[in-house]
Amino acid sequence: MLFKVEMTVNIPSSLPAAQAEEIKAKEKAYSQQLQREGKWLHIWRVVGQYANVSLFDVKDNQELHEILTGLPLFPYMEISVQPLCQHPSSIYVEKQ
Ligand SMILES: O=C(O)CC1=CCC(=O)O1
Repeated sequence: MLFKVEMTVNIPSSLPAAQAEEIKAKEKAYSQQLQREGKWLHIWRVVGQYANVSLFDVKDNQELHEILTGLPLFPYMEISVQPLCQHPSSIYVEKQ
């Protein structure tokens, strides 16, 4: 199942900088592992914001939920999820 996910990060200024950097490094490793596994298809920075737009290809809602709640930055994120399906004009065949 394909999902568009928007993540906006809001790290409180009260969090010590070293701790924030440690969480960001864990976040990078976590997301890159999921990219290598083919579950996190794309990640783009939203221009001018500490936010990203990502595409996920996962088995079901439960798997996406587990991935998102496992993000090291999850406690500092606002997340919105939109399920996607084939557009009738698309020339690409999506795997089922
Ligand atoms: O910087 C972000 O947009 C938050 C984030 C999600 C995965 C990652 O590596 O960083």
